[in-house]
Amino acid sequence: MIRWFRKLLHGSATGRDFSRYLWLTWIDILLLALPPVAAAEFIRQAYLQEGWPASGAIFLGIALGSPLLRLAVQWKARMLGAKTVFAAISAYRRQLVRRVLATPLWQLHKWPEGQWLERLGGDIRQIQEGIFIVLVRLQVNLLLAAILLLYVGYYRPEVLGGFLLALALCLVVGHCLLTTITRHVDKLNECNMAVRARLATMMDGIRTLRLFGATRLPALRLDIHLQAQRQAQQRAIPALAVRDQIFHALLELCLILGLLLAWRAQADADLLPVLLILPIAHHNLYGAWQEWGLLKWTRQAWVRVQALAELPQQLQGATPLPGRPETLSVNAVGFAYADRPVLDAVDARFSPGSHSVIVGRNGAGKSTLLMVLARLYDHGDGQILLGGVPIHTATLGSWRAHVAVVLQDTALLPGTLRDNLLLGRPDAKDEELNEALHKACCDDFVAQWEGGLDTVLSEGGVIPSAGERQRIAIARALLKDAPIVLLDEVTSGLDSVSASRVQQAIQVLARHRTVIQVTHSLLQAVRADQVLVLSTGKVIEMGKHAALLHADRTYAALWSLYQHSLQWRVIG
Ligand SMILES: Nc1ncnc2c1ncn2[C@@H]1O[C@H](COP(=O)(O)OP(=O)(O)OP(=O)(O)O)[C@@H](O)[C@H]1O
Repeated sequence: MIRWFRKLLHGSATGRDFSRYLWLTWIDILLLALPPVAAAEFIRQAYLQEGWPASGAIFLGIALGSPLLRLAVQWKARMLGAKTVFAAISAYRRQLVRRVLATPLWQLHKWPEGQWLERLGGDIRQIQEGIFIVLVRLQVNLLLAAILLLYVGYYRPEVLGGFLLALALCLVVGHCLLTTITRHVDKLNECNMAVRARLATMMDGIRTLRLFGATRLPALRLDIHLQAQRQAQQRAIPALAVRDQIFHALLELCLILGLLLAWRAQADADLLPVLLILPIAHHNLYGAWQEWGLLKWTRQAWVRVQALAELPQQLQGATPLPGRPETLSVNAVGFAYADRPVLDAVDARFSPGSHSVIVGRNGAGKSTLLMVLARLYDHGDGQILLGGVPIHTATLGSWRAHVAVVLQDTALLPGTLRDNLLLGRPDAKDEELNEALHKACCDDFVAQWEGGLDTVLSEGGVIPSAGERQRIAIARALLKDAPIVLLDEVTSGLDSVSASRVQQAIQVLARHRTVIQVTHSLLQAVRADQVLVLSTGKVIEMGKHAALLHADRTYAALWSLYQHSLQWRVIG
Protein backbone atom coordinates (compact mmCIF):
# COMPACT_ATOMS: atom_id res chain seq x y z
CA MET A 1 0.00 0.00 0.00
CA ILE A 2 2.80 2.35 0.92
CA ARG A 3 4.23 1.67 -2.59
CA TRP A 4 1.09 3.08 -4.30
CA PHE A 5 1.08 6.11 -2.08
CA ARG A 6 4.72 6.75 -2.86
CA LYS A 7 3.81 6.45 -6.57
CA LEU A 8 0.92 8.84 -6.12
CA LEU A 9 2.80 11.32 -3.98
CA HIS A 10 6.12 10.77 -5.72
CA GLY A 11 6.90 14.48 -6.30
CA SER A 12 6.07 15.67 -2.79
CA ALA A 13 7.08 12.45 -0.99
CA THR A 14 10.72 13.24 -1.63
CA GLY A 15 10.36 16.99 -1.05
CA ARG A 16 11.63 18.88 2.02
CA ASP A 17 8.18 20.08 2.99
CA PHE A 18 6.86 16.54 2.91
CA SER A 19 9.66 15.33 5.25
CA ARG A 20 8.91 18.22 7.61
CA TYR A 21 5.25 17.29 7.46
CA LEU A 22 6.06 13.70 8.48
CA TRP A 23 8.38 14.86 11.29
CA LEU A 24 5.74 17.20 12.66
CA THR A 25 3.18 14.38 12.51
CA TRP A 26 5.50 12.23 14.62
CA ILE A 27 6.04 15.04 17.15
CA ASP A 28 2.28 15.47 17.24
CA ILE A 29 1.89 11.77 18.10
CA LEU A 30 4.43 12.05 20.92
CA LEU A 31 2.64 15.08 22.28
CA LEU A 32 -0.60 13.14 22.14
CA ALA A 33 0.96 10.33 24.20
CA LEU A 34 2.32 12.70 26.86
CA PRO A 35 -0.88 13.77 28.75
CA PRO A 36 -2.12 10.26 29.72
CA VAL A 37 1.39 9.13 30.76
CA ALA A 38 2.02 12.39 32.69
CA ALA A 39 -1.42 12.18 34.34
CA ALA A 40 -0.78 8.56 35.37
CA GLU A 41 2.61 9.50 36.81
CA PHE A 42 1.04 12.45 38.63
CA ILE A 43 -1.54 10.17 40.26
CA ARG A 44 1.04 7.46 41.08
CA GLN A 45 3.43 9.95 42.71
CA ALA A 46 0.61 11.70 44.58
CA TYR A 47 -0.40 8.31 45.99
CA LEU A 48 3.15 7.43 47.01
CA GLN A 49 4.14 11.04 47.87
CA GLU A 50 7.30 10.34 45.80
CA GLY A 51 9.31 13.55 45.13
CA TRP A 52 6.16 15.42 46.03
CA PRO A 53 5.10 18.23 45.31
CA ALA A 54 7.83 19.34 42.82
CA SER A 55 7.64 16.30 40.51
CA GLY A 56 3.82 16.35 40.74
CA ALA A 57 3.77 19.93 39.51
CA ILE A 58 6.06 19.00 36.60
CA PHE A 59 3.83 16.11 35.50
CA LEU A 60 0.71 18.23 35.87
CA GLY A 61 2.41 20.92 33.76
CA ILE A 62 3.23 18.39 31.06
CA ALA A 63 -0.30 16.98 31.06
CA LEU A 64 -1.88 20.42 30.71
CA GLY A 65 0.81 22.04 28.52
CA SER A 66 1.17 19.46 25.78
CA PRO A 67 -2.30 20.08 24.24
CA LEU A 68 -1.27 23.74 23.78
CA LEU A 69 1.98 22.73 22.13
CA ARG A 70 0.07 20.27 19.95
CA LEU A 71 -2.08 23.13 18.71
CA ALA A 72 0.95 24.88 17.22
CA VAL A 73 2.48 21.66 15.84
CA GLN A 74 -0.81 20.57 14.29
CA TRP A 75 -1.42 23.92 12.69
CA LYS A 76 2.00 23.83 11.00
CA ALA A 77 1.62 20.14 10.03
CA ARG A 78 -1.75 20.79 8.45
CA MET A 79 -0.39 23.71 6.43
CA LEU A 80 2.47 21.54 5.15
CA GLY A 81 0.07 18.64 4.53
CA ALA A 82 -2.11 20.89 2.38
CA LYS A 83 0.96 22.06 0.48
CA THR A 84 2.27 18.56 -0.20
CA VAL A 85 -0.35 15.82 0.11
CA PHE A 86 -3.37 17.80 -1.09
CA ALA A 87 -1.31 19.41 -3.84
CA ALA A 88 -0.12 15.96 -5.00
CA ILE A 89 -3.69 14.62 -5.01
CA SER A 90 -4.99 17.61 -6.99
CA ALA A 91 -2.14 17.21 -9.48
CA TYR A 92 -2.97 13.51 -9.78
CA ARG A 93 -6.65 14.32 -10.31
CA ARG A 94 -5.77 16.87 -13.03
CA GLN A 95 -3.49 14.35 -14.70
CA LEU A 96 -6.25 11.74 -14.55
CA VAL A 97 -8.80 14.10 -16.13
CA ARG A 98 -6.32 14.87 -18.93
CA ARG A 99 -5.82 11.17 -19.52
CA VAL A 100 -9.57 10.55 -19.55
CA LEU A 101 -10.03 13.35 -22.12
CA ALA A 102 -7.40 11.68 -24.31
CA THR A 103 -8.98 8.22 -23.98
CA PRO A 104 -11.16 7.04 -26.89
CA LEU A 105 -14.83 7.30 -26.02
CA TRP A 106 -15.58 3.66 -26.78
CA GLN A 107 -12.90 2.62 -24.27
CA LEU A 108 -14.63 4.66 -21.58
CA HIS A 109 -17.96 3.09 -22.48
CA LYS A 110 -16.48 -0.29 -21.53
CA TRP A 111 -16.36 0.94 -17.93
CA PRO A 112 -19.10 -0.86 -15.94
CA GLU A 113 -22.53 0.69 -16.45
CA GLY A 114 -20.97 3.86 -17.84
CA GLN A 115 -20.67 5.12 -14.26
CA TRP A 116 -16.97 5.83 -14.49
CA LEU A 117 -17.19 9.54 -13.84
CA GLU A 118 -19.22 9.16 -10.68
CA ARG A 119 -16.94 6.36 -9.50
CA LEU A 120 -13.86 8.34 -10.30
CA GLY A 121 -14.92 11.17 -7.95
CA GLY A 122 -15.75 8.74 -5.13
CA ASP A 123 -12.59 6.69 -5.64
CA ILE A 124 -10.30 9.70 -5.50
CA ARG A 125 -11.96 10.82 -2.27
CA GLN A 126 -11.39 7.32 -0.86
CA ILE A 127 -7.70 7.38 -1.89
CA GLN A 128 -7.31 10.78 -0.23
CA GLU A 129 -8.88 9.34 2.92
CA GLY A 130 -6.58 6.30 2.69
CA ILE A 131 -3.46 8.47 2.51
CA PHE A 132 -4.46 10.25 5.72
CA ILE A 133 -5.23 6.96 7.40
CA VAL A 134 -1.78 5.60 6.56
CA LEU A 135 0.15 8.79 7.14
CA VAL A 136 -1.63 10.01 10.24
CA ARG A 137 -4.46 8.09 11.87
CA LEU A 138 -3.03 4.59 11.67
CA GLN A 139 0.38 5.85 12.79
CA VAL A 140 -1.17 7.78 15.68
CA ASN A 141 -3.16 4.84 16.96
CA LEU A 142 -0.41 2.24 16.59
CA LEU A 143 2.38 4.42 17.98
CA LEU A 144 0.29 5.72 20.81
CA ALA A 145 -0.71 2.19 21.78
CA ALA A 146 2.97 1.14 21.59
CA ILE A 147 4.12 4.05 23.84
CA LEU A 148 1.38 3.40 26.36
CA LEU A 149 2.06 -0.33 26.47
CA LEU A 150 5.77 0.31 26.96
CA TYR A 151 4.86 2.50 29.93
CA VAL A 152 2.73 -0.30 31.35
CA GLY A 153 5.57 -2.77 30.68
CA TYR A 154 8.00 -0.55 32.59
CA TYR A 155 6.05 -1.02 35.82
CA ARG A 156 4.49 -4.40 35.20
CA PRO A 157 6.18 -6.53 32.47
CA GLU A 158 3.94 -9.49 33.34
CA VAL A 159 0.81 -7.39 32.64
CA LEU A 160 2.22 -6.39 29.26
CA GLY A 161 3.10 -10.03 28.52
CA GLY A 162 -0.42 -11.19 29.34
CA PHE A 163 -1.96 -8.40 27.30
CA LEU A 164 0.20 -9.10 24.24
CA LEU A 165 -0.53 -12.82 24.42
CA ALA A 166 -4.26 -12.18 24.50
CA LEU A 167 -3.87 -9.61 21.71
CA ALA A 168 -2.18 -12.15 19.42
CA LEU A 169 -5.09 -14.51 20.06
CA CYS A 170 -7.53 -11.74 19.34
CA LEU A 171 -5.84 -10.89 16.02
CA VAL A 172 -6.00 -14.47 14.81
CA VAL A 173 -9.69 -14.82 15.68
CA GLY A 174 -10.40 -11.29 14.35
CA HIS A 175 -8.70 -12.07 11.04
CA CYS A 176 -10.74 -15.24 10.47
CA LEU A 177 -13.93 -13.33 11.23
CA LEU A 178 -12.94 -10.44 9.03
CA THR A 179 -12.50 -12.63 5.96
CA THR A 180 -16.07 -13.94 6.14
CA ILE A 181 -17.55 -10.57 7.01
CA THR A 182 -15.67 -8.76 4.25
CA ARG A 183 -17.13 -11.13 1.67
CA HIS A 184 -20.65 -10.14 2.73
CA VAL A 185 -19.79 -6.44 2.76
CA ASP A 186 -18.20 -6.66 -0.73
CA LYS A 187 -21.36 -8.27 -2.06
CA LEU A 188 -23.45 -5.50 -0.49
CA ASN A 189 -21.28 -2.84 -2.13
CA GLU A 190 -21.61 -4.53 -5.51
CA CYS A 191 -25.41 -4.58 -5.16
CA ASN A 192 -25.50 -0.94 -4.04
CA MET A 193 -23.53 0.01 -7.14
CA ALA A 194 -25.92 -1.88 -9.45
CA VAL A 195 -28.95 -0.22 -7.88
CA ARG A 196 -27.31 3.22 -8.19
CA ALA A 197 -26.57 2.60 -11.87
CA ARG A 198 -30.19 1.56 -12.53
CA LEU A 199 -31.48 4.65 -10.72
CA ALA A 200 -29.19 6.85 -12.83
CA THR A 201 -30.58 5.20 -15.97
CA MET A 202 -34.10 5.88 -14.67
CA MET A 203 -33.26 9.55 -14.17
CA ASP A 204 -31.96 9.72 -17.76
CA GLY A 205 -35.09 8.06 -19.04
CA ILE A 206 -37.49 9.83 -16.68
CA ARG A 207 -39.70 11.07 -19.53
CA THR A 208 -40.07 7.61 -21.02
CA LEU A 209 -40.89 6.19 -17.59
CA ARG A 210 -43.53 8.86 -16.95
CA LEU A 211 -45.10 8.24 -20.34
CA PHE A 212 -45.12 4.46 -20.12
CA GLY A 213 -45.64 4.18 -16.38
CA ALA A 214 -44.13 2.02 -13.67
CA THR A 215 -45.37 -1.16 -15.36
CA ARG A 216 -42.34 -0.88 -17.62
CA LEU A 217 -39.87 -0.88 -14.72
CA PRO A 218 -38.99 -4.58 -15.16
CA ALA A 219 -37.23 -3.46 -18.35
CA LEU A 220 -34.60 -1.91 -16.08
CA ARG A 221 -34.40 -5.05 -13.92
CA LEU A 222 -34.49 -2.67 -10.94
CA ASP A 223 -36.61 -5.05 -8.85
CA ILE A 224 -34.12 -7.87 -9.33
CA HIS A 225 -31.27 -5.61 -8.22
CA LEU A 226 -33.25 -4.30 -5.24
CA GLN A 227 -33.98 -7.84 -4.17
CA ALA A 228 -30.31 -8.80 -4.44
CA GLN A 229 -29.44 -5.67 -2.44
CA ARG A 230 -31.93 -6.63 0.28
CA GLN A 231 -30.48 -10.14 0.51
CA ALA A 232 -26.92 -8.80 0.67
CA GLN A 233 -27.99 -6.35 3.38
CA GLN A 234 -29.54 -9.15 5.42
CA ARG A 235 -26.17 -10.91 5.48
CA ALA A 236 -23.88 -7.91 5.77
CA ILE A 237 -25.63 -5.83 8.44
CA PRO A 238 -25.63 -8.45 11.23
CA ALA A 239 -22.11 -9.45 10.18
CA LEU A 240 -20.96 -5.84 10.55
CA ALA A 241 -22.74 -5.42 13.90
CA VAL A 242 -21.26 -8.66 15.25
CA ARG A 243 -17.77 -7.86 13.95
CA ASP A 244 -17.35 -4.71 16.06
CA GLN A 245 -18.78 -6.27 19.18
CA ILE A 246 -16.64 -9.38 18.89
CA PHE A 247 -13.50 -7.35 18.40
CA HIS A 248 -14.37 -5.17 21.41
CA ALA A 249 -15.06 -8.26 23.51
CA LEU A 250 -11.76 -9.83 22.47
CA LEU A 251 -9.84 -6.67 23.37
CA GLU A 252 -11.58 -6.49 26.72
CA LEU A 253 -10.59 -10.09 27.29
CA CYS A 254 -6.97 -9.04 26.69
CA LEU A 255 -7.39 -6.31 29.29
CA ILE A 256 -8.88 -8.61 31.88
CA LEU A 257 -6.24 -11.26 31.27
CA GLY A 258 -3.45 -8.70 31.64
CA LEU A 259 -4.93 -7.28 34.83
CA LEU A 260 -5.55 -10.69 36.34
CA LEU A 261 -1.88 -11.50 35.86
CA ALA A 262 -0.94 -8.21 37.53
CA TRP A 263 -3.32 -8.77 40.41
CA ARG A 264 -2.03 -12.26 41.05
CA ALA A 265 1.53 -10.89 41.23
CA GLN A 266 0.93 -8.10 43.74
CA ALA A 267 -1.58 -5.29 44.18
CA ASP A 268 0.27 -2.08 44.93
CA ALA A 269 0.67 1.54 43.79
CA ASP A 270 2.31 0.49 40.49
CA LEU A 271 -0.99 -1.01 39.45
CA LEU A 272 -2.50 2.48 39.28
CA PRO A 273 -0.82 3.57 36.02
CA VAL A 274 -1.57 0.15 34.55
CA LEU A 275 -5.27 0.56 35.35
CA LEU A 276 -5.25 4.05 33.90
CA ILE A 277 -3.28 3.43 30.76
CA LEU A 278 -4.42 0.03 29.51
CA PRO A 279 -7.97 1.15 28.58
CA ILE A 280 -6.51 4.02 26.53
CA ALA A 281 -4.15 1.66 24.68
CA HIS A 282 -7.15 -0.62 24.14
CA HIS A 283 -9.05 2.26 22.54
CA ASN A 284 -6.12 3.08 20.22
CA LEU A 285 -5.72 -0.51 19.11
CA TYR A 286 -9.40 -0.69 18.29
CA GLY A 287 -9.09 2.52 16.20
CA ALA A 288 -6.09 1.08 14.32
CA TRP A 289 -8.01 -2.10 13.58
CA GLN A 290 -10.94 -0.15 12.13
CA GLU A 291 -8.60 1.95 10.02
CA TRP A 292 -6.91 -1.16 8.69
CA GLY A 293 -10.35 -2.32 7.47
CA LEU A 294 -10.88 1.03 5.71
CA LEU A 295 -7.61 0.66 3.85
CA LYS A 296 -9.12 -2.28 1.99
CA TRP A 297 -11.61 0.09 0.27
CA THR A 298 -8.75 2.41 -0.55
CA ARG A 299 -6.90 -0.45 -2.22
CA GLN A 300 -9.95 -1.29 -4.36
CA ALA A 301 -10.44 2.39 -5.26
CA TRP A 302 -6.79 2.65 -6.30
CA VAL A 303 -7.05 -0.47 -8.50
CA ARG A 304 -10.16 1.00 -10.24
CA VAL A 305 -8.56 4.41 -10.78
CA GLN A 306 -5.38 2.80 -12.14
CA ALA A 307 -7.42 0.65 -14.53
CA LEU A 308 -9.01 3.83 -15.87
CA ALA A 309 -5.68 5.61 -16.13
CA GLU A 310 -4.17 2.71 -17.99
CA LEU A 311 -6.80 2.52 -20.75
CA PRO A 312 -5.10 3.00 -24.12
CA GLN A 313 -5.10 6.64 -25.13
CA GLN A 314 -5.56 8.24 -28.54
CA LEU A 315 -2.51 7.85 -30.70
CA GLN A 316 -0.56 11.05 -30.26
CA GLY A 317 1.70 12.14 -33.10
CA ALA A 318 4.23 14.90 -33.16
CA THR A 319 3.89 16.50 -36.58
CA PRO A 320 1.53 19.42 -36.99
CA LEU A 321 -0.56 19.30 -40.18
CA PRO A 322 -0.11 21.85 -42.98
CA GLY A 323 -2.52 24.77 -42.65
CA ARG A 324 -3.67 24.98 -46.32
CA PRO A 325 -6.81 23.27 -47.64
CA GLU A 326 -5.95 19.79 -48.89
CA THR A 327 -7.75 16.70 -50.16
CA LEU A 328 -8.92 14.35 -47.42
CA SER A 329 -8.56 10.68 -48.42
CA VAL A 330 -9.98 7.72 -46.52
CA ASN A 331 -8.16 4.53 -47.58
CA ALA A 332 -9.48 1.12 -46.54
CA VAL A 333 -10.38 2.35 -43.04
CA GLY A 334 -11.76 -0.15 -40.54
CA PHE A 335 -13.04 0.39 -37.00
CA ALA A 336 -14.51 -1.83 -34.27
CA TYR A 337 -16.19 -1.01 -30.96
CA ALA A 338 -14.31 -3.41 -28.69
CA ASP A 339 -14.63 -6.65 -30.70
CA ARG A 340 -17.54 -5.53 -32.85
CA PRO A 341 -16.51 -4.38 -36.37
CA VAL A 342 -18.55 -1.38 -37.57
CA LEU A 343 -16.51 0.06 -40.47
CA ASP A 344 -15.01 -2.24 -43.06
CA ALA A 345 -12.41 -1.01 -45.59
CA VAL A 346 -14.10 2.37 -46.19
CA ASP A 347 -12.66 4.29 -49.18
CA ALA A 348 -13.54 7.92 -49.98
CA ARG A 349 -12.02 11.19 -51.22
CA PHE A 350 -13.16 14.64 -50.18
CA SER A 351 -11.69 17.49 -52.28
CA PRO A 352 -11.20 20.95 -50.78
CA GLY A 353 -14.41 23.01 -50.89
CA SER A 354 -16.61 20.04 -51.87
CA HIS A 355 -19.93 19.07 -50.26
CA SER A 356 -20.34 15.33 -49.61
CA VAL A 357 -23.40 13.65 -48.18
CA ILE A 358 -23.31 10.25 -46.46
CA VAL A 359 -26.58 8.30 -46.48
CA GLY A 360 -27.59 4.79 -45.48
CA ARG A 361 -29.91 2.82 -43.22
CA ASN A 362 -29.84 3.04 -39.42
CA GLY A 363 -26.80 1.38 -37.93
CA ALA A 364 -24.85 1.46 -41.21
CA GLY A 365 -21.93 3.21 -39.47
CA LYS A 366 -22.41 6.79 -40.75
CA SER A 367 -22.00 8.54 -37.38
CA THR A 368 -19.09 6.25 -36.49
CA LEU A 369 -17.30 7.26 -39.71
CA LEU A 370 -17.80 10.91 -38.78
CA MET A 371 -16.44 10.28 -35.24
CA VAL A 372 -13.41 8.52 -36.72
CA LEU A 373 -12.87 11.49 -39.07
CA ALA A 374 -13.08 13.85 -36.06
CA ARG A 375 -10.61 11.53 -34.24
CA LEU A 376 -12.97 11.08 -31.33
CA TYR A 377 -12.17 7.42 -32.06
CA ASP A 378 -8.92 6.31 -33.67
CA HIS A 379 -9.40 3.94 -36.58
CA GLY A 380 -7.88 0.47 -36.76
CA ASP A 381 -6.91 -0.63 -40.27
CA GLY A 382 -6.23 1.72 -43.19
CA GLN A 383 -5.28 5.36 -43.28
CA ILE A 384 -6.89 8.78 -43.33
CA LEU A 385 -4.66 11.25 -45.16
CA LEU A 386 -4.82 15.01 -45.40
CA GLY A 387 -2.77 16.09 -48.40
CA GLY A 388 -0.84 12.82 -48.11
CA VAL A 389 -0.12 13.14 -44.33
CA PRO A 390 -1.74 10.42 -42.17
CA ILE A 391 -3.87 12.27 -39.62
CA HIS A 392 -3.10 9.85 -36.81
CA THR A 393 0.57 10.82 -37.00
CA ALA A 394 -0.39 14.49 -36.58
CA THR A 395 -0.82 16.14 -33.21
CA LEU A 396 -4.41 15.84 -32.07
CA GLY A 397 -4.57 19.61 -31.59
CA SER A 398 -3.46 20.39 -35.14
CA TRP A 399 -6.04 17.96 -36.59
CA ARG A 400 -8.83 19.30 -34.38
CA ALA A 401 -7.92 22.81 -35.60
CA HIS A 402 -8.80 21.54 -39.10
CA VAL A 403 -12.29 20.29 -38.27
CA ALA A 404 -15.47 21.86 -36.94
CA VAL A 405 -18.16 19.40 -35.86
CA VAL A 406 -21.90 19.92 -35.36
CA LEU A 407 -23.68 16.87 -33.96
CA GLN A 408 -27.35 15.88 -33.97
CA ASP A 409 -27.88 16.63 -30.32
CA THR A 410 -25.71 19.59 -29.47
CA ALA A 411 -24.82 19.80 -25.81
CA LEU A 412 -24.29 23.32 -24.52
CA LEU A 413 -22.08 23.54 -21.47
CA PRO A 414 -23.42 25.20 -18.32
CA GLY A 415 -22.42 28.85 -18.59
CA THR A 416 -23.30 31.88 -20.64
CA LEU A 417 -23.93 32.13 -24.38
CA ARG A 418 -20.54 33.86 -24.64
CA ASP A 419 -18.75 30.96 -22.81
CA ASN A 420 -20.27 28.48 -25.25
CA LEU A 421 -19.37 30.50 -28.33
CA LEU A 422 -15.81 31.14 -27.14
CA LEU A 423 -15.14 27.38 -27.29
CA GLY A 424 -15.00 27.96 -31.07
CA ARG A 425 -12.37 30.70 -30.78
CA PRO A 426 -11.26 31.67 -27.27
CA ASP A 427 -9.88 35.08 -28.29
CA ALA A 428 -12.94 36.23 -30.30
CA LYS A 429 -14.24 39.76 -29.59
CA ASP A 430 -17.91 40.47 -28.85
CA GLU A 431 -18.40 41.93 -32.37
CA GLU A 432 -17.12 38.67 -33.88
CA LEU A 433 -19.43 36.63 -31.64
CA ASN A 434 -22.42 38.76 -32.69
CA GLU A 435 -21.47 38.45 -36.36
CA ALA A 436 -21.25 34.64 -36.06
CA LEU A 437 -24.68 34.60 -34.35
CA HIS A 438 -26.08 36.73 -37.15
CA LYS A 439 -24.65 34.47 -39.89
CA ALA A 440 -25.97 31.38 -38.10
CA CYS A 441 -29.51 32.87 -38.14
CA CYS A 442 -29.65 33.25 -34.35
CA ASP A 443 -30.78 36.91 -34.32
CA ASP A 444 -34.48 36.15 -33.86
CA PHE A 445 -34.14 34.28 -30.55
CA VAL A 446 -31.01 35.95 -29.12
CA ALA A 447 -32.76 39.36 -29.49
CA GLN A 448 -35.39 38.10 -27.01
CA TRP A 449 -32.80 37.18 -24.39
CA GLU A 450 -32.32 40.20 -22.15
CA GLY A 451 -28.80 39.17 -21.13
CA GLY A 452 -27.58 38.97 -24.74
CA LEU A 453 -24.16 37.26 -24.78
CA ASP A 454 -24.26 37.05 -20.95
CA THR A 455 -27.45 34.98 -20.92
CA VAL A 456 -26.96 31.89 -18.77
CA LEU A 457 -27.80 28.75 -20.76
CA SER A 458 -28.76 26.25 -18.08
CA GLU A 459 -31.24 25.61 -15.29
CA GLY A 460 -32.14 28.92 -13.71
CA GLY A 461 -31.41 30.78 -16.96
CA VAL A 462 -32.56 30.11 -20.51
CA ILE A 463 -32.87 26.57 -21.86
CA PRO A 464 -32.62 26.86 -25.67
CA SER A 465 -34.80 24.64 -27.86
CA ALA A 466 -33.23 21.94 -30.07
CA GLY A 467 -33.28 24.21 -33.16
CA GLU A 468 -31.77 27.12 -31.18
CA ARG A 469 -29.04 24.85 -29.82
CA GLN A 470 -28.16 23.69 -33.33
CA ARG A 471 -27.86 27.27 -34.58
CA ILE A 472 -25.65 28.22 -31.60
CA ALA A 473 -23.47 25.17 -32.46
CA ILE A 474 -23.25 26.38 -36.06
CA ALA A 475 -22.25 29.88 -34.87
CA ARG A 476 -19.53 28.22 -32.77
CA ALA A 477 -18.33 26.22 -35.79
CA LEU A 478 -18.32 29.44 -37.88
CA LEU A 479 -16.11 31.11 -35.29
CA LYS A 480 -13.71 28.17 -35.41
CA ASP A 481 -13.25 28.82 -39.13
CA ALA A 482 -11.93 25.30 -39.79
CA PRO A 483 -11.44 24.16 -43.42
CA ILE A 484 -13.35 20.87 -42.86
CA VAL A 485 -16.89 20.77 -41.46
CA LEU A 486 -18.46 17.54 -40.18
CA LEU A 487 -22.25 17.57 -39.76
CA ASP A 488 -24.20 14.69 -38.22
CA GLU A 489 -27.96 14.81 -38.87
CA VAL A 490 -28.11 18.42 -37.75
CA THR A 491 -31.70 19.01 -38.85
CA SER A 492 -33.28 15.75 -37.69
CA GLY A 493 -36.04 16.23 -35.19
CA LEU A 494 -36.52 19.93 -35.98
CA ASP A 495 -39.77 21.50 -37.17
CA SER A 496 -39.79 22.74 -40.76
CA VAL A 497 -39.22 26.42 -39.83
CA SER A 498 -36.26 25.57 -37.55
CA ALA A 499 -34.91 23.05 -40.07
CA SER A 500 -34.96 25.64 -42.86
CA ARG A 501 -33.25 28.21 -40.56
CA VAL A 502 -30.56 25.66 -39.64
CA GLN A 503 -30.17 24.73 -43.31
CA GLN A 504 -29.70 28.43 -44.15
CA ALA A 505 -27.00 28.64 -41.47
CA ILE A 506 -25.30 25.51 -42.82
CA GLN A 507 -25.10 27.09 -46.27
CA VAL A 508 -23.16 30.01 -44.80
CA LEU A 509 -20.91 27.59 -42.88
CA ALA A 510 -20.31 25.46 -46.00
CA ARG A 511 -18.97 28.36 -48.13
CA HIS A 512 -15.38 27.65 -49.22
CA ARG A 513 -15.15 24.70 -46.86
CA THR A 514 -15.03 20.90 -47.26
CA VAL A 515 -18.36 19.69 -45.85
CA ILE A 516 -19.07 16.06 -44.95
CA GLN A 517 -22.68 15.68 -43.91
CA VAL A 518 -24.51 12.63 -42.54
CA THR A 519 -28.24 12.88 -43.19
CA HIS A 520 -31.44 10.93 -43.68
CA SER A 521 -32.95 13.82 -45.65
CA LEU A 522 -32.08 12.85 -49.23
CA LEU A 523 -33.02 16.34 -50.43
CA GLN A 524 -29.57 17.36 -49.16
CA ALA A 525 -28.05 14.83 -51.54
CA VAL A 526 -29.58 16.38 -54.65
CA ARG A 527 -27.21 19.36 -54.76
CA ALA A 528 -24.20 17.64 -53.17
CA ASP A 529 -20.94 17.18 -55.10
CA GLN A 530 -20.92 13.51 -54.14
CA VAL A 531 -23.13 11.07 -52.28
CA LEU A 532 -21.70 8.08 -50.37
CA VAL A 533 -24.05 5.21 -49.61
CA LEU A 534 -22.98 3.22 -46.55
CA SER A 535 -24.29 -0.25 -45.76
CA THR A 536 -23.06 -2.42 -42.85
CA GLY A 537 -19.87 -0.38 -42.60
CA LYS A 538 -18.97 -0.46 -46.33
CA VAL A 539 -19.28 2.26 -48.99
CA ILE A 540 -21.39 0.44 -51.55
CA GLU A 541 -22.08 3.38 -53.91
CA MET A 542 -20.49 6.74 -54.52
CA GLY A 543 -21.22 9.50 -57.06
CA LYS A 544 -23.56 12.37 -57.88
CA HIS A 545 -27.30 12.12 -57.19
CA ALA A 546 -28.27 11.89 -60.89
CA ALA A 547 -25.64 9.24 -61.68
CA LEU A 548 -26.69 7.13 -58.69
CA LEU A 549 -30.35 7.34 -59.70
CA HIS A 550 -29.34 6.26 -63.18
CA ALA A 551 -27.38 3.28 -61.78
CA ASP A 552 -30.69 2.14 -60.23
CA ARG A 553 -29.20 0.33 -57.24
CA THR A 554 -29.42 0.91 -53.46
CA TYR A 555 -29.44 4.72 -53.62
CA ALA A 556 -32.21 4.72 -56.24
CA ALA A 557 -34.27 2.44 -53.98
CA LEU A 558 -33.63 4.71 -50.96
CA TRP A 559 -34.65 7.75 -53.02
CA SER A 560 -37.86 6.11 -54.15
CA LEU A 561 -38.76 5.23 -50.53
CA TYR A 562 -37.90 8.77 -49.47
CA GLN A 563 -40.19 10.23 -52.14
CA HIS A 564 -43.01 7.98 -50.93
CA SER A 565 -42.45 8.97 -47.31
CA LEU A 566 -42.93 12.64 -48.26
CA GLN A 567 -46.39 11.79 -49.61
CA TRP A 568 -47.57 9.89 -46.54
CA ARG A 569 -50.66 11.17 -44.82
CA VAL A 570 -52.27 10.05 -41.59
CA ILE A 571 -55.85 9.11 -42.46
CA GLY A 572 -58.19 9.39 -39.47
N1 LIG B 1 -20.39 3.52 -28.35
C1 LIG B 1 -20.72 2.41 -29.02
N2 LIG B 1 -20.38 1.20 -28.52
C2 LIG B 1 -20.70 0.06 -29.18
N3 LIG B 1 -21.38 0.02 -30.34
C3 LIG B 1 -21.75 1.19 -30.88
C4 LIG B 1 -21.45 2.45 -30.25
N4 LIG B 1 -21.96 3.44 -31.02
C5 LIG B 1 -22.55 2.83 -32.09
N5 LIG B 1 -22.42 1.49 -32.01
C6 LIG B 1 -22.90 0.48 -32.97
O1 LIG B 1 -22.25 0.72 -34.21
C7 LIG B 1 -23.16 0.54 -35.28
C8 LIG B 1 -23.13 1.79 -36.17
O2 LIG B 1 -23.65 2.87 -35.40
P1 LIG B 1 -23.71 4.34 -36.00
O3 LIG B 1 -24.30 5.23 -34.95
O4 LIG B 1 -22.43 4.70 -36.58
O5 LIG B 1 -24.78 4.11 -37.20
P2 LIG B 1 -25.53 5.20 -38.06
O6 LIG B 1 -25.43 4.74 -39.46
O7 LIG B 1 -25.06 6.57 -37.75
O8 LIG B 1 -27.01 4.97 -37.53
P3 LIG B 1 -28.21 6.04 -37.42
O9 LIG B 1 -28.63 6.37 -38.79
O10 LIG B 1 -29.26 5.28 -36.68
O11 LIG B 1 -27.69 7.21 -36.65
C9 LIG B 1 -24.52 0.29 -34.68
O12 LIG B 1 -24.79 -1.09 -34.80
C10 LIG B 1 -24.38 0.68 -33.21
O13 LIG B 1 -25.11 -0.21 -32.40
